[in-house]
Amino acid sequence: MLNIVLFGPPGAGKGTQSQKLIARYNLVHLSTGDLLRSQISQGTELGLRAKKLMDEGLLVPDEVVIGMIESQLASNTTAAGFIFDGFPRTVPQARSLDALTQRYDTGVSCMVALEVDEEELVKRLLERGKTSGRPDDQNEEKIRKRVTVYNTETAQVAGYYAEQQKFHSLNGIGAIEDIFGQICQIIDQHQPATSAAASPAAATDEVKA
Ligand SMILES: Nc1ncnc2c1ncn2[C@@H]1O[C@H](COP(=O)(O)OP(=O)(O)O)[C@@H](O)[C@H]1O
Ligand SMILES: [Mg+2]
Repeated sequence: MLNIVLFGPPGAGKGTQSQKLIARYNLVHLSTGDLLRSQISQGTELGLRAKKLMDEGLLVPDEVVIGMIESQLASNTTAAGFIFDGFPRTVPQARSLDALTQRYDTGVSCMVALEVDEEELVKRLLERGKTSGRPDDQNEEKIRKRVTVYNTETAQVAGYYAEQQKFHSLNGIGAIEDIFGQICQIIDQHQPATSAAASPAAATDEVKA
């Protein structure tokens, strides 16, 4: 299995790259932000609690997002692997993700972090806010608050994966296709030989060879 953690501040391009990666590697995309927004639109109790925090640019409690990931993993047991987007955001979440993925497989394959400076993030998110309908994208102050929360609470998750030699970072400013190519190069170094057939491109290469 290929379990990829896609990391980076809000607006770094995680969602954009995830869409391309799920097609290339046949993975299931698990975005805790999307899962929470779906709870909000369904008007569940969890959604109501989460909305208050998300609107303020704050993190939702660890046990809530860990529980959502746990149930998603349990309901996708035949998947070739997962892209975790927006999760883990704290070290306790990272520890839980190890434990959860190890139930099914060998754990997290690697983390890829997209680096983008704050001014570019603000610019992108204000632009996304024009069409996303996301309340947390609507004003600059909230956006900067989320970047600060990322820098203070989330950035240390990178250290957790660096200790395990699973951390990679790249410049998230540039053409979407170029960034995608660089992410694929990193993933291919971590891809177990036995699951290479899960990738359509790799399968084609094998046939040619
Ligand atoms: N490489 C890029 N260059 C310019 N804009 C980008 C790039 N990648 C993503 N974007 C845009 O930036 C915004 C945030 O991207 P998104 O994928 O939603 O980020 P995240 O999921 O990390 O918050 C979107 O409006 C997206 O279209
Ligand atoms: Mg996103």
